[in-house]
Amino acid sequence: MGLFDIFRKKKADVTSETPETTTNTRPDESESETVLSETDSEVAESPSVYSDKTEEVVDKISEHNTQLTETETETETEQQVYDKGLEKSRTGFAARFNRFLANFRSVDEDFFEDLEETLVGADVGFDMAIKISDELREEVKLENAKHKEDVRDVIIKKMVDMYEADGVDEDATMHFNSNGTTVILLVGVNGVGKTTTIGKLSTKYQQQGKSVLLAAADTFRAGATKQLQEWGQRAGVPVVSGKEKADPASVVFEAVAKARDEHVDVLFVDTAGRLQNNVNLMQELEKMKRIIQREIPGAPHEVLLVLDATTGQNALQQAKLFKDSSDVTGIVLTKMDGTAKGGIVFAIRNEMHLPVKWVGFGEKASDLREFKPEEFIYGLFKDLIA
Ligand SMILES: Nc1nc2c(ncn2[C@@H]2O[C@H](COP(=O)(O)OP(=O)(O)OP(=O)(O)O)[C@@H](O)[C@H]2O)c(=O)[nH]1
Repeated sequence: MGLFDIFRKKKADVTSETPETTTNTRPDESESETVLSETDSEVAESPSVYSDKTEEVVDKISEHNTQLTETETETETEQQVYDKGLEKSRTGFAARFNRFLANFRSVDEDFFEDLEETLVGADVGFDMAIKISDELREEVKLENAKHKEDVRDVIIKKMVDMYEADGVDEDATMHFNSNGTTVILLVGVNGVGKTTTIGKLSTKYQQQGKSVLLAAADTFRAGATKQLQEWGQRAGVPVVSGKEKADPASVVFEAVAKARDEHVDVLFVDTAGRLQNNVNLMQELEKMKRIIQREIPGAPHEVLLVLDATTGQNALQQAKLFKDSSDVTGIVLTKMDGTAKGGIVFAIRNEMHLPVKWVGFGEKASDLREFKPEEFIYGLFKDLIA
């Protein structure tokens, strides 16, 4: 059974459940649906203000639903966590898509142009949008589609199928050193969430009984070390740091030596997101890697590139920059809770061929989740699956 069929079954199962047995059913879910359909008609009438309005209303709905869910105390399933974290994206995607369908008359050139625009607007990426629309041109079912629902089903199925096919070779597992300290390097431009992600991951591994050490190798930004120390304190994890503007390589050297001597299980290295220029940034990362490799052969075991989902296509440019110059092993996609355009995962998979390993749904330690493609894509599309 393909992913799309699994989703249909999942949707049918959820729909057939009674409100009493569905733990995540909200009392006034119907209210938010009404808001969405009102938005769609507004949006359809005034295309020029479409994106502003969509973002505005999506914000309103998310805020409303967050207030409702904040009081929920029961243990959530992984799907419910994804559903909540992707609320803004899902609503935004559905609004864009419904507007596109509202204009549907026939499957002609305008149709494909509108579709491409809708997909690019949802951060799916230009290449992926063209690829989807090209494949759909060959789709007989679409040619024969008479109703909006049929069109919708064919497109969503195609996207799910393509996402599934693009990721067959992906290895999204975390790699650990079976014989000593595992070194995990976090890279990415400033403000994307590297320090926060280290805080979240160290809390997680610490809770699993692993010993953890942090290296504050971002000596460039004043305050970065302090922020890491705060996370270290919260998680009960020691931090190796240097003076402001100290050579980051010396901090790394000290941390690696300490980790090795004290048989620490996992060492996280926080790196600077900005230097005088990108060349310096990449050279510094290289230098750190050389030191780590020299002290612990085979390390770093992971180089995680952190990308801020709210920056859309900019995030893709960053991914290209880092992929070309450092051996990135996986992606952490942060701030998914803050974007109304969740399509970025399609672009990353299709253009970058790098596995997303973690996804951030908020600022708390528990808001970092292992990336689960099924839960993610279902969370994104479930309102559009019949
Ligand atoms: N909503 C939300 N906010 C996040 C998430 N991850 C990080 N943030 C916030 O993003 C902001 C920047 O995060 P940092 O961890 O300081 O980013 P950084 O990459 O270490 O930044 P530099 O040290 O400047 O390179 C902070 O306010 C975080 O709380 C997330 O998944 N969701």
